[in-house]
Amino acid sequence: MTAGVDPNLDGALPAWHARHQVLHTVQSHTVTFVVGATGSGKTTQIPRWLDEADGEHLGPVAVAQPRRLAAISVAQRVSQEVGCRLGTRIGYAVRFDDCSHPTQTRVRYATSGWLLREAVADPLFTRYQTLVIDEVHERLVQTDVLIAVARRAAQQRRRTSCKRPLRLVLMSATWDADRWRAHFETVLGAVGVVHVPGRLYPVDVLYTRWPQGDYLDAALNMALQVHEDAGDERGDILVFLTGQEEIETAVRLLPERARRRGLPPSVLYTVPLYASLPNARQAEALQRAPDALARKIIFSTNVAETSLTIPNVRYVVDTGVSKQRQYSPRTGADVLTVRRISRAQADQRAGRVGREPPGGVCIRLYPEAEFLKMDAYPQPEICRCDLAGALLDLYALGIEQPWRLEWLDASPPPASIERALVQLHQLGAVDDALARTPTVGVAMSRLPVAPADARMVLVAAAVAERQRKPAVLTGVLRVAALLAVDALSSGLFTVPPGVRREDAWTHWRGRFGPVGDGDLLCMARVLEAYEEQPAAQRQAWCREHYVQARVLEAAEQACVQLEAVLQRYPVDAGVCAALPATAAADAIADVGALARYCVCCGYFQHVACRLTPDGSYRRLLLSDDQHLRVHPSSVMRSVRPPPECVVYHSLVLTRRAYLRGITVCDAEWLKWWEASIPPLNGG
Ligand SMILES: Nc1ncnc2c1ncn2[C@@H]1O[C@H](COP(=O)(O)OP(=O)(O)OP(=O)(O)O)[C@@H](O)[C@H]1O
Repeated sequence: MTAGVDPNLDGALPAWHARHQVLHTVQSHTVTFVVGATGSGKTTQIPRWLDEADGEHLGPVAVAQPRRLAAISVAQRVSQEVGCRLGTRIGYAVRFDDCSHPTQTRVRYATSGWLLREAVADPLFTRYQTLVIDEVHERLVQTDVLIAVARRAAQQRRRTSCKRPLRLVLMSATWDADRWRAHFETVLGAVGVVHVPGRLYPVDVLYTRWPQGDYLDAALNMALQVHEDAGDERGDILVFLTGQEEIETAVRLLPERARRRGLPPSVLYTVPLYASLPNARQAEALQRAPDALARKIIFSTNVAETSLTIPNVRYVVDTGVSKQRQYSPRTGADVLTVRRISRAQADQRAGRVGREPPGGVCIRLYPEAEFLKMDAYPQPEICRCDLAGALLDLYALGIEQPWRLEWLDASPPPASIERALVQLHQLGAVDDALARTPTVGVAMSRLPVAPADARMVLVAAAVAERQRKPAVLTGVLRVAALLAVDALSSGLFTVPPGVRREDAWTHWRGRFGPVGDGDLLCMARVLEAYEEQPAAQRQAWCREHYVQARVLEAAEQACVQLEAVLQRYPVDAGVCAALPATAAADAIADVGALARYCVCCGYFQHVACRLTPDGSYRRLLLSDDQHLRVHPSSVMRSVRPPPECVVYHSLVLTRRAYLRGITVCDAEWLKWWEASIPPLNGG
């Protein structure tokens, strides 16, 4: 046993009994599938066994996780188990946060997105001997892309250097491994399959007798009922909801409802958990309640659905729904809708308990008959999302015509591929034949943001350099950072209870205005003002100005990381030459207008012109005549007259269609784009 290993765990986990089989199978196959119950020890144990194995070298090991919280918390756990400082032998790397050492780290937990970015410089993953891809059943777009890229890399490493083959290990508790066998066996030889038997502690799964009309209401009542029924028995409660707004509502409502039931609020400690929380806030949700006697209730999206062990959680309340993205290649809108989860996801949710003694209870807020009617597995995200970012990653990896890639068992819809290619081509990220990516595309792919944001940052870097105006780049980096942390949908501006909406708007306009340049630059000014505050006063400053500290905290971190990428890969003459937009900016002198111009250079595909004096817009580059309105959350919503021409970040479709994240655009810039957007020859 390695020094520092938790003596209670090593040998006690079900996976331990399969240790020799796992090592033997990985040593004798290029591809191994591991199937084992949730909590059995796959994620925390197998990677380090591989690294510690005698004989043939199976380390260093990279472990791809679908989500950053899981990558960070599992790495923390494993470093404690092996008794090393996090970031040395065991480390993690996620977007905007790399806590690993280039040579010392032997087991690196990373998001799939991070590994794909790393592969741009090292497409054969030569840094690793084994690549473990965890939670493959989730079918997130970056996991599917990573699987395809890793399969190619393993194939090439077999061909070129038999001494150092790349081993692939795919893992999940809930997947039909047999369905994927042939996909790997055609090119990588027989696939080894290991079933890890057993579960750690028992889990009782209970169903409601009837479907619940209002799942939020039902979840709140159930959490309180569980608390009351448990009495003095310890154990926290994890409740699965669908999104940030709903979770913040639940966190607010629960103490009120507890009071109505006669429960003192101090016995309950509620915490939110969702993707756009900064890393430190997500980690707080995993820590014990400050008052040891209080019961913690965590309201979470599906970020807590896989890989995580939240210490002391004994009860799961599963609403049976999650928010899922559905992209429309026709409108370019990415719509989030609440949908039924799959059986695999329901089992993963139940698997968040039974990981510590004495076991746990999962209460499904739906009848068993409904569970049986759910899809077996989630629909792959590549079939329902915007593919521009994924295709750009593949181009940057040197894969020509990446749409021809051999995907697992589901290919992206042709209309989505076509739309993504047009988008990348117009952004200058792929050549006219759609065969490969020029310098500017490679530079874009190095920035861990969406392609349009990467383009706007590159133009800003080039303009700032050419005109000697560094403030242009600083402002645009703030915009990119805010978009990367999802500040638009997370609601940077919030109207606190007791404040009139109109008063809040007047306050924002006065403090962060003038708002005439649009939402994105206004948000960047908020971030700038936040950064100027002394650390100890930031929370109070955010309360005073009705803005969300957690969004700004995350954006500040993201901004630092984006600056670091630009320092590592400065925008060189080759990139500038490929960005004719840089020279076209010579006619603009004002720093604010230049920043606006750079944002528009990223989002010119989203240009919309005013149709009516009261502010309805139509998109220019799409042949639809849908009337669009300015989103109610926009700082521009009461600007009169509304600007003639704007670019928007995203479309929000409810009963009406809204433009969100607006930047005001000058009409001359349009003429230039019309002349410079390249024609498409690639077929
Ligand atoms: N942070 C933690 N605190 C306490 N115990 C932990 C922690 N992380 C892991 N464990 C223990 O280690 C066990 C194995 O966890 P691991 O994540 O390796 O399981 P797994 O098989 O990968 O499950 P899943 O598929 O759900 O991720 C857990 O059941 C739990 O007992």
